[in-house]
Amino acid sequence: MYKTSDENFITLLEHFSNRFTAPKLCINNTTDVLASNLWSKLSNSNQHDIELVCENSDLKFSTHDLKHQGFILKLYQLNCPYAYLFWIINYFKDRTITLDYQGHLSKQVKVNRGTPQGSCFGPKTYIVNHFDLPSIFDCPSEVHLYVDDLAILFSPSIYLKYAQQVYEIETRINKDLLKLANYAESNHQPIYNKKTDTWLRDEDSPVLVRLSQLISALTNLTMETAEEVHVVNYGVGGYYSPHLDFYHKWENPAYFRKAGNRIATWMTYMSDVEWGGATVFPLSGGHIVPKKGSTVFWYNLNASGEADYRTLHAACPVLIGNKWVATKWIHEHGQEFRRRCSLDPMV
Ligand SMILES: O=C(O)CCC(=O)C(=O)O
Ligand SMILES: [Fe+2]
Repeated sequence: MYKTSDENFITLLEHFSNRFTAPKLCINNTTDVLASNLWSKLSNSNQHDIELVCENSDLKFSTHDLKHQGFILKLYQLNCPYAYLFWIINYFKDRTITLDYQGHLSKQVKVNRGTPQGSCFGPKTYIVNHFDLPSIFDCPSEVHLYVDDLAILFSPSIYLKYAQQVYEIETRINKDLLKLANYAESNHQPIYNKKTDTWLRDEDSPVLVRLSQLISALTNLTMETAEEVHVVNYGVGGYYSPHLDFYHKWENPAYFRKAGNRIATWMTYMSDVEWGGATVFPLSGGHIVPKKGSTVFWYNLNASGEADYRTLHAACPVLIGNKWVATKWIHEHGQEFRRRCSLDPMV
Protein backbone atom coordinates (compact mmCIF):
# COMPACT_ATOMS: atom_id res chain seq x y z
CA MET A 1 0.00 0.00 0.00
CA TYR A 2 1.18 3.48 -0.86
CA LYS A 3 2.44 5.74 1.90
CA THR A 4 2.71 9.48 1.37
CA SER A 5 6.23 9.81 2.67
CA ASP A 6 8.38 12.86 2.14
CA GLU A 7 10.57 10.85 -0.16
CA ASN A 8 7.77 10.32 -2.65
CA PHE A 9 7.02 13.98 -2.80
CA ILE A 10 10.64 14.87 -3.27
CA THR A 11 10.66 12.54 -6.27
CA LEU A 12 7.58 14.30 -7.52
CA LEU A 13 9.19 17.68 -7.09
CA GLU A 14 12.24 16.62 -9.03
CA HIS A 15 10.13 15.37 -11.90
CA PHE A 16 8.06 18.46 -12.14
CA SER A 17 10.44 21.24 -11.42
CA ASN A 18 10.76 21.98 -15.14
CA ARG A 19 7.14 21.53 -16.10
CA PHE A 20 5.37 24.77 -15.48
CA THR A 21 4.28 25.42 -19.04
CA ALA A 22 0.74 24.67 -20.14
CA PRO A 23 0.38 21.25 -21.75
CA LYS A 24 -0.78 21.13 -25.34
CA LEU A 25 -3.12 18.38 -26.45
CA CYS A 26 -3.20 17.38 -30.09
CA ILE A 27 -6.27 15.71 -31.53
CA ASN A 28 -5.25 13.13 -34.06
CA ASN A 29 -7.39 10.91 -36.26
CA THR A 30 -10.32 13.21 -35.81
CA THR A 31 -12.67 13.83 -38.66
CA ASP A 32 -13.27 17.41 -39.72
CA VAL A 33 -16.85 17.16 -38.50
CA LEU A 34 -15.92 16.03 -35.03
CA ALA A 35 -13.16 18.57 -34.76
CA SER A 36 -15.31 21.44 -35.88
CA ASN A 37 -17.99 20.38 -33.40
CA LEU A 38 -15.38 20.36 -30.72
CA TRP A 39 -14.06 23.64 -31.98
CA SER A 40 -17.44 25.37 -31.89
CA LYS A 41 -18.29 23.93 -28.49
CA LEU A 42 -15.01 25.26 -27.19
CA SER A 43 -15.30 28.67 -28.68
CA ASN A 44 -18.97 29.14 -27.76
CA SER A 45 -18.51 28.38 -24.14
CA ASN A 46 -16.09 29.07 -21.40
CA GLN A 47 -17.71 26.37 -19.28
CA HIS A 48 -15.86 23.53 -20.89
CA ASP A 49 -12.78 22.12 -19.37
CA ILE A 50 -10.72 19.05 -20.16
CA GLU A 51 -13.85 16.91 -19.74
CA LEU A 52 -14.93 17.93 -23.19
CA VAL A 53 -11.85 16.39 -24.73
CA CYS A 54 -12.35 13.19 -22.81
CA GLU A 55 -16.08 12.97 -23.33
CA ASN A 56 -15.93 9.50 -24.82
CA SER A 57 -13.39 8.19 -22.40
CA ASP A 58 -14.17 5.43 -19.95
CA LEU A 59 -11.36 6.39 -17.64
CA LYS A 60 -13.80 7.68 -15.11
CA PHE A 61 -11.73 6.68 -12.16
CA SER A 62 -8.45 7.75 -13.61
CA THR A 63 -6.80 11.03 -12.99
CA HIS A 64 -8.67 12.62 -15.88
CA ASP A 65 -11.49 12.99 -13.42
CA LEU A 66 -9.32 13.91 -10.53
CA LYS A 67 -10.59 17.26 -9.38
CA HIS A 68 -7.66 19.33 -8.18
CA GLN A 69 -9.63 20.71 -5.27
CA GLY A 70 -10.44 17.21 -4.02
CA PHE A 71 -6.90 16.01 -4.44
CA ILE A 72 -5.50 18.87 -2.40
CA LEU A 73 -8.05 18.13 0.34
CA LYS A 74 -6.99 14.51 0.33
CA LEU A 75 -3.32 15.41 0.65
CA TYR A 76 -4.21 17.69 3.53
CA GLN A 77 -6.11 14.87 5.26
CA LEU A 78 -3.04 12.69 4.79
CA ASN A 79 -0.93 15.27 6.60
CA CYS A 80 1.12 16.13 3.57
CA PRO A 81 3.78 18.63 4.67
CA TYR A 82 2.72 22.19 3.90
CA ALA A 83 5.71 22.96 1.72
CA TYR A 84 4.74 20.19 -0.71
CA LEU A 85 1.07 20.98 -0.46
CA PHE A 86 1.68 24.59 -1.47
CA TRP A 87 3.94 23.49 -4.29
CA ILE A 88 1.20 21.22 -5.64
CA ILE A 89 -1.48 23.89 -5.21
CA ASN A 90 0.75 26.18 -7.22
CA TYR A 91 1.37 23.52 -9.82
CA PHE A 92 -2.35 23.10 -10.49
CA LYS A 93 -3.19 26.79 -10.16
CA ASP A 94 -4.18 28.61 -13.35
CA ARG A 95 -3.47 25.55 -15.47
CA THR A 96 -4.85 25.86 -18.96
CA ILE A 97 -4.99 23.69 -22.04
CA THR A 98 -4.91 24.58 -25.71
CA LEU A 99 -6.28 22.36 -28.43
CA ASP A 100 -4.21 22.08 -31.57
CA TYR A 101 -6.16 20.92 -34.57
CA GLN A 102 -4.03 20.87 -37.71
CA GLY A 103 -2.16 23.93 -36.55
CA HIS A 104 -5.27 25.84 -35.47
CA LEU A 105 -4.99 26.71 -31.85
CA SER A 106 -8.07 27.06 -29.70
CA LYS A 107 -8.29 29.68 -27.04
CA GLN A 108 -6.99 28.57 -23.67
CA VAL A 109 -9.37 26.48 -21.61
CA LYS A 110 -9.10 26.42 -17.86
CA VAL A 111 -8.21 23.00 -16.46
CA ASN A 112 -9.44 22.19 -12.99
CA ARG A 113 -9.09 18.45 -13.13
CA GLY A 114 -6.68 15.83 -14.41
CA THR A 115 -2.93 15.76 -14.65
CA PRO A 116 -0.96 16.45 -17.82
CA GLN A 117 -1.01 13.58 -20.26
CA GLY A 118 2.02 11.36 -20.19
CA SER A 119 3.34 12.79 -16.95
CA CYS A 120 4.39 10.52 -14.14
CA PHE A 121 2.42 12.79 -11.84
CA GLY A 122 -0.73 11.02 -13.09
CA PRO A 123 -0.19 7.53 -11.66
CA LYS A 124 1.11 8.95 -8.39
CA THR A 125 -1.86 11.22 -7.86
CA TYR A 126 -4.11 8.30 -8.72
CA ILE A 127 -2.54 6.10 -6.07
CA VAL A 128 -2.57 8.82 -3.42
CA ASN A 129 -6.16 9.66 -4.20
CA HIS A 130 -7.51 6.15 -4.17
CA PHE A 131 -5.28 4.19 -1.84
CA ASP A 132 -7.88 4.12 0.95
CA LEU A 133 -10.84 3.37 -1.31
CA PRO A 134 -10.98 -0.42 -0.73
CA SER A 135 -11.28 0.12 3.02
CA ILE A 136 -14.67 1.82 2.75
CA PHE A 137 -16.51 -1.34 1.69
CA ASP A 138 -17.97 -3.69 4.32
CA CYS A 139 -19.22 -6.55 2.27
CA PRO A 140 -17.13 -7.48 -0.75
CA SER A 141 -14.68 -10.30 -0.50
CA GLU A 142 -12.25 -8.36 -2.70
CA VAL A 143 -11.82 -4.91 -4.16
CA HIS A 144 -9.47 -4.39 -7.10
CA LEU A 145 -8.25 -0.99 -8.13
CA TYR A 146 -6.97 -0.28 -11.59
CA VAL A 147 -5.91 3.04 -13.02
CA ASP A 148 -8.99 3.13 -15.23
CA ASP A 149 -11.45 1.14 -13.21
CA LEU A 150 -12.55 -0.36 -9.97
CA ALA A 151 -13.87 -3.83 -9.34
CA ILE A 152 -15.97 -4.78 -6.36
CA LEU A 153 -16.08 -8.51 -5.99
CA PHE A 154 -18.82 -9.86 -3.77
CA SER A 155 -18.46 -13.19 -2.05
CA PRO A 156 -17.87 -15.81 -4.73
CA SER A 157 -19.54 -18.47 -2.61
CA ILE A 158 -23.06 -17.14 -2.66
CA TYR A 159 -25.49 -19.90 -3.53
CA LEU A 160 -29.09 -18.96 -3.89
CA LYS A 161 -30.45 -21.35 -1.30
CA TYR A 162 -33.52 -19.43 -0.39
CA ALA A 163 -35.45 -16.50 -1.86
CA GLN A 164 -34.60 -14.15 0.97
CA GLN A 165 -30.95 -14.36 -0.02
CA VAL A 166 -31.61 -12.37 -3.17
CA TYR A 167 -32.87 -9.51 -1.04
CA GLU A 168 -29.84 -9.79 1.26
CA ILE A 169 -27.40 -9.65 -1.64
CA GLU A 170 -29.19 -6.68 -3.14
CA THR A 171 -29.08 -4.85 0.20
CA ARG A 172 -25.36 -5.52 0.58
CA ILE A 173 -24.58 -4.38 -2.94
CA ASN A 174 -26.66 -1.22 -2.61
CA LYS A 175 -25.05 -0.39 0.72
CA ASP A 176 -21.57 -0.65 -0.74
CA LEU A 177 -22.43 1.27 -3.88
CA LEU A 178 -23.88 4.04 -1.73
CA LYS A 179 -20.64 4.17 0.23
CA LEU A 180 -18.77 4.41 -3.04
CA ALA A 181 -20.92 7.35 -4.07
CA ASN A 182 -20.33 9.09 -0.72
CA TYR A 183 -16.61 8.49 -0.96
CA ALA A 184 -16.59 9.99 -4.42
CA GLU A 185 -18.55 12.96 -3.17
CA SER A 186 -16.20 13.74 -0.29
CA ASN A 187 -13.19 13.45 -2.57
CA HIS A 188 -14.76 15.69 -5.20
CA GLN A 189 -14.67 12.78 -7.61
CA PRO A 190 -17.54 12.38 -10.03
CA ILE A 191 -19.03 8.92 -9.87
CA TYR A 192 -20.97 7.92 -12.91
CA ASN A 193 -23.43 5.54 -11.32
CA LYS A 194 -25.87 6.22 -14.09
CA LYS A 195 -24.25 6.17 -17.50
CA THR A 196 -22.25 8.30 -19.86
CA ASP A 197 -23.38 8.49 -23.42
CA THR A 198 -22.82 9.94 -26.83
CA TRP A 199 -24.56 9.83 -30.22
CA LEU A 200 -22.94 8.69 -33.46
CA ARG A 201 -24.27 9.70 -36.87
CA ASP A 202 -23.98 7.55 -39.97
CA GLU A 203 -21.83 10.32 -41.50
CA ASP A 204 -19.26 9.84 -38.74
CA SER A 205 -17.97 6.53 -40.09
CA PRO A 206 -18.64 3.97 -42.87
CA VAL A 207 -18.96 1.38 -40.08
CA LEU A 208 -22.12 3.13 -38.90
CA VAL A 209 -23.58 3.11 -42.41
CA ARG A 210 -22.93 -0.63 -42.59
CA LEU A 211 -24.46 -1.13 -39.16
CA SER A 212 -27.65 0.64 -40.29
CA GLN A 213 -27.75 -1.55 -43.40
CA LEU A 214 -27.26 -4.68 -41.32
CA ILE A 215 -30.02 -3.76 -38.86
CA SER A 216 -32.35 -2.97 -41.73
CA ALA A 217 -31.57 -6.26 -43.48
CA LEU A 218 -32.10 -8.31 -40.33
CA THR A 219 -35.23 -6.58 -39.05
CA ASN A 220 -36.75 -5.70 -42.41
CA LEU A 221 -37.37 -2.21 -41.04
CA THR A 222 -36.30 1.07 -42.63
CA MET A 223 -33.57 3.09 -40.93
CA GLU A 224 -34.70 6.28 -42.69
CA THR A 225 -36.51 7.46 -39.58
CA ALA A 226 -34.29 5.75 -36.99
CA GLU A 227 -32.26 7.70 -34.46
CA GLU A 228 -28.50 8.01 -34.48
CA VAL A 229 -26.57 5.26 -32.69
CA HIS A 230 -26.61 5.84 -28.94
CA VAL A 231 -23.39 4.65 -27.31
CA VAL A 232 -23.56 4.17 -23.57
CA ASN A 233 -20.88 3.31 -21.05
CA TYR A 234 -21.42 2.17 -17.48
CA GLY A 235 -18.58 1.93 -14.94
CA VAL A 236 -18.70 0.09 -11.62
CA GLY A 237 -21.99 0.96 -9.95
CA GLY A 238 -23.40 2.17 -13.28
CA TYR A 239 -27.04 1.25 -13.81
CA TYR A 240 -30.19 2.41 -15.55
CA SER A 241 -33.49 2.40 -13.66
CA PRO A 242 -36.56 0.60 -15.04
CA HIS A 243 -37.99 2.54 -17.97
CA LEU A 244 -39.85 2.25 -21.24
CA ASP A 245 -38.16 3.22 -24.49
CA PHE A 246 -41.33 4.56 -26.15
CA TYR A 247 -42.94 7.90 -25.49
CA HIS A 248 -46.52 8.99 -25.04
CA LYS A 249 -48.11 11.36 -27.53
CA TRP A 250 -49.01 13.87 -24.85
CA GLU A 251 -45.34 14.13 -23.79
CA ASN A 252 -44.17 15.62 -27.07
CA PRO A 253 -46.58 15.79 -30.04
CA ALA A 254 -43.92 17.37 -32.32
CA TYR A 255 -41.68 14.34 -31.76
CA PHE A 256 -44.44 12.07 -33.01
CA ARG A 257 -45.13 14.16 -36.12
CA LYS A 258 -41.50 13.85 -37.17
CA ALA A 259 -41.02 10.09 -37.23
CA GLY A 260 -43.64 8.48 -35.01
CA ASN A 261 -42.96 6.56 -31.85
CA ARG A 262 -40.02 4.25 -31.11
CA ILE A 263 -41.42 1.09 -32.65
CA ALA A 264 -38.44 -1.09 -31.77
CA THR A 265 -35.09 -1.13 -29.94
CA TRP A 266 -31.90 -2.69 -31.26
CA MET A 267 -29.20 -2.96 -28.63
CA THR A 268 -25.75 -4.43 -29.20
CA TYR A 269 -23.42 -5.21 -26.29
CA MET A 270 -19.98 -3.97 -27.19
CA SER A 271 -18.27 -5.50 -24.19
CA ASP A 272 -18.50 -8.46 -21.88
CA VAL A 273 -19.16 -7.54 -18.27
CA GLU A 274 -17.34 -9.66 -15.75
CA TRP A 275 -20.12 -9.40 -13.21
CA GLY A 276 -23.39 -7.50 -13.16
CA GLY A 277 -24.76 -5.21 -15.84
CA ALA A 278 -27.54 -7.52 -17.04
CA THR A 279 -30.50 -6.04 -18.88
CA VAL A 280 -33.66 -7.13 -17.08
CA PHE A 281 -37.30 -7.15 -18.17
CA PRO A 282 -39.07 -7.41 -14.81
CA LEU A 283 -42.61 -7.70 -16.21
CA SER A 284 -41.79 -10.45 -18.68
CA GLY A 285 -39.34 -12.09 -16.28
CA GLY A 286 -36.33 -12.23 -18.62
CA HIS A 287 -32.77 -11.05 -18.27
CA ILE A 288 -29.88 -10.82 -20.71
CA VAL A 289 -26.26 -11.14 -19.63
CA PRO A 290 -24.09 -8.81 -21.75
CA LYS A 291 -21.84 -10.62 -24.18
CA LYS A 292 -19.60 -8.71 -26.53
CA GLY A 293 -21.08 -8.69 -30.03
CA SER A 294 -24.50 -10.04 -29.09
CA THR A 295 -27.66 -8.07 -29.74
CA VAL A 296 -31.11 -7.78 -28.16
CA PHE A 297 -34.00 -6.65 -30.32
CA TRP A 298 -37.56 -6.07 -29.23
CA TYR A 299 -40.70 -4.28 -30.36
CA ASN A 300 -41.86 -1.55 -28.00
CA LEU A 301 -45.25 -1.24 -29.66
CA ASN A 302 -47.84 -3.80 -30.60
CA ALA A 303 -48.69 -4.16 -34.29
CA SER A 304 -51.67 -1.87 -33.62
CA GLY A 305 -49.27 0.87 -32.51
CA GLU A 306 -50.33 0.50 -28.86
CA ALA A 307 -47.59 0.77 -26.25
CA ASP A 308 -46.42 -2.59 -24.94
CA TYR A 309 -45.77 -2.15 -21.22
CA ARG A 310 -44.24 -5.60 -20.92
CA THR A 311 -41.12 -4.05 -22.45
CA LEU A 312 -40.30 -2.27 -19.18
CA HIS A 313 -36.58 -2.85 -18.71
CA ALA A 314 -33.56 -1.78 -16.69
CA ALA A 315 -29.78 -2.18 -16.58
CA CYS A 316 -28.46 -3.76 -13.36
CA PRO A 317 -25.41 -2.20 -11.68
CA VAL A 318 -22.01 -3.25 -13.01
CA LEU A 319 -20.03 -4.89 -10.21
CA ILE A 320 -16.89 -5.90 -11.99
CA GLY A 321 -15.67 -4.38 -15.23
CA ASN A 322 -17.14 -1.95 -17.63
CA LYS A 323 -20.19 -2.11 -19.84
CA TRP A 324 -20.60 -0.65 -23.32
CA VAL A 325 -23.77 -0.80 -25.39
CA ALA A 326 -24.81 0.70 -28.72
CA THR A 327 -28.51 1.27 -29.24
CA LYS A 328 -30.52 2.15 -32.31
CA TRP A 329 -34.12 3.23 -31.80
CA ILE A 330 -36.25 2.50 -34.82
CA HIS A 331 -39.33 4.65 -35.46
CA GLU A 332 -42.82 4.00 -36.82
CA HIS A 333 -42.81 6.16 -39.95
CA GLY A 334 -41.80 4.27 -43.07
CA GLN A 335 -42.55 0.84 -41.58
CA GLU A 336 -46.14 0.76 -42.94
CA PHE A 337 -45.38 -1.91 -45.55
CA ARG A 338 -42.65 -3.59 -43.55
CA ARG A 339 -44.49 -4.30 -40.32
CA ARG A 340 -48.15 -4.73 -41.08
CA CYS A 341 -50.64 -3.13 -38.72
CA SER A 342 -53.26 -5.02 -36.79
CA LEU A 343 -56.57 -3.72 -35.50
CA ASP A 344 -56.27 -5.92 -32.45
CA PRO A 345 -54.62 -3.79 -29.72
CA MET A 346 -53.11 -6.87 -28.09
CA VAL A 347 -51.25 -8.17 -31.15
O1 LIG B 1 -27.78 -0.92 -20.88
C1 LIG B 1 -28.78 -1.63 -20.91
O2 LIG B 1 -28.73 -2.82 -20.62
C2 LIG B 1 -30.12 -1.01 -21.26
C3 LIG B 1 -30.01 0.33 -21.92
C4 LIG B 1 -31.33 0.92 -22.20
O3 LIG B 1 -32.33 0.39 -21.86
C5 LIG B 1 -31.45 2.21 -22.89
O4 LIG B 1 -30.42 2.83 -23.18
O5 LIG B 1 -32.60 2.62 -23.18
FE1 LIG C 1 -34.06 1.31 -22.66
